[in-house]
Amino acid sequence: MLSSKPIIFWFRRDFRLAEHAAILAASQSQRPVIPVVLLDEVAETYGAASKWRLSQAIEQFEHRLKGVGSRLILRRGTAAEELLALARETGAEDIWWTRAYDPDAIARDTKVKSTLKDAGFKPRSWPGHLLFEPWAVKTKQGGFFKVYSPMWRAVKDLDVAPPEAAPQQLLAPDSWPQSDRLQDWALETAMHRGARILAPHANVGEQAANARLADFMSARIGDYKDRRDFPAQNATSRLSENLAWGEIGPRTVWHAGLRGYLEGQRGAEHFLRELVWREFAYHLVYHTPQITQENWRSQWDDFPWSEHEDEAVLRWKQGRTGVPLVDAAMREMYVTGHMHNRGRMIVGSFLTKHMLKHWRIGQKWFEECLIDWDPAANAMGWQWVAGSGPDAAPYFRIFNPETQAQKFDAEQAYIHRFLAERAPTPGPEALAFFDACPRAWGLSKDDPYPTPVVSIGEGRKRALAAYDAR
Ligand SMILES: Cc1cc2nc3c(=O)[nH]c(=O)nc-3n(C[C@H](O)[C@H](O)[C@H](O)COP(=O)(O)OP(=O)(O)OC[C@H]3O[C@@H](n4cnc5c(N)ncnc54)[C@H](O)[C@@H]3O)c2cc1C
Repeated sequence: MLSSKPIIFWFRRDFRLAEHAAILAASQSQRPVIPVVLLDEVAETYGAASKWRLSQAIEQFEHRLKGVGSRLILRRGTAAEELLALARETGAEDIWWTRAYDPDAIARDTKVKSTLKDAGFKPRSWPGHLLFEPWAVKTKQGGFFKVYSPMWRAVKDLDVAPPEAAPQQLLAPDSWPQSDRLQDWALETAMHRGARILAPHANVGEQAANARLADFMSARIGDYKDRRDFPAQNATSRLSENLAWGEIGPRTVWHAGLRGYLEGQRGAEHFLRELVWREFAYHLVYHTPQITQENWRSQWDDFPWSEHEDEAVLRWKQGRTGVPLVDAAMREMYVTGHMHNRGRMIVGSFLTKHMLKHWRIGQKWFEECLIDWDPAANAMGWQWVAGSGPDAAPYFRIFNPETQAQKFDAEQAYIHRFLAERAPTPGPEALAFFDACPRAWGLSKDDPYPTPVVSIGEGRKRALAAYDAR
């Protein structure tokens, strides 16, 4: 006889109902489904922006679930213990979730799986966060890809299953278990004053994510390749935020890009390539989890990167290095929770090369401030910039932030938008930085703009000397 016991579905970074094979299967099983989110040992370590963004994702998802006759149960504690308690309380046998691939999440999930199995329950993890499972794409020698281009060639013509429709209904259990209240988790508190400033820049929930994709496909995909490097332009999809929280699935985005490609949209292939960079990052983090902590290439272990968080690092975090493009990008992150990809490369290069600071400082600060923080893309991005990662930019290729500004922000539109001290008439976003940043920094728009923490020429020379002396 088919079971009528409820299925517990543990949502983590998959806050959607469409393109969700597991939740569709749960719905089709005709059994009650208990959706749950945990503030567990991994979520507790998230940076301030991620915690705030998680609260937004949960709030929207609660509405989404209501629309299909369901609810969201919130519990706080160690994942294995909470799920075990919930399973016992509700009489559920099956506990399902969508797989994660970074080392912290894997360690947690492994513990959850063994605890539940040992207690006689049936835990099951499902695919859903990626286009291709990390073990499904292999080099000719049977290993994983350590270089991006061959990976792109290996996957670009593979079939990607079309996204599943969302279930129309999730059967409710006879009685709902007790749930925490989201506001009691106070996930926004770590953001201090920043949350209010950042909120209008976030695009939260499944519906908003799909609208964002539709807008990108109708207005920007054609010119994507030509315009994507110019930070003042609204030329990229901004879907990283939604992909990071699973408010849209990667197959939905892939198929939209593919349709664009088949319709002859010029930028579509490049967009698909970027989605494969995301896959590349995840495959790397899965196969070489040390990428999140250590130099991916151990020959960098003796490089004289300083991990000392001195005044210069503080100025980098504050967007007060005295180098306008670097500072504009750092402030963009503070005000919007996002930073343009070119900005990420430039501030990363400046920190690890001109300032000779360890990439881990930057990685950690991005983790604190980005609403699209993603454990795989962030680790790979930092190691790429620093030169210590797989398929990385060579260390000796040092971004010159002045020539980058001439090339990619010739009219200084981006600098003026975010850097009040350099704007003829500072706009709302430039001014918002002074409200968003911690009071303890004591910054005011009337402060004089500082001289550079290191001169572009000196910093470059010092970085190259350190590289030559390795
Ligand atoms: C130092 C550094 C740190 C980064 N940290 C993160 C991070 O925490 N989270 C994150 O999602 N991305 C990160 N990236 C990658 C990239 O900057 C962002 O994905 C991109 O800026 C997101 O904007 P978008 O959605 O408009 O991208 P689009 O240009 O529209 O690209 C579409 C999608 O492709 C993926 N993508 C694009 N570029 C990359 C890339 N270089 N690596 C991996 N995936 C990519 C993203 O999912 C993105 O949403 C980092 C890059 C660097 C250099």
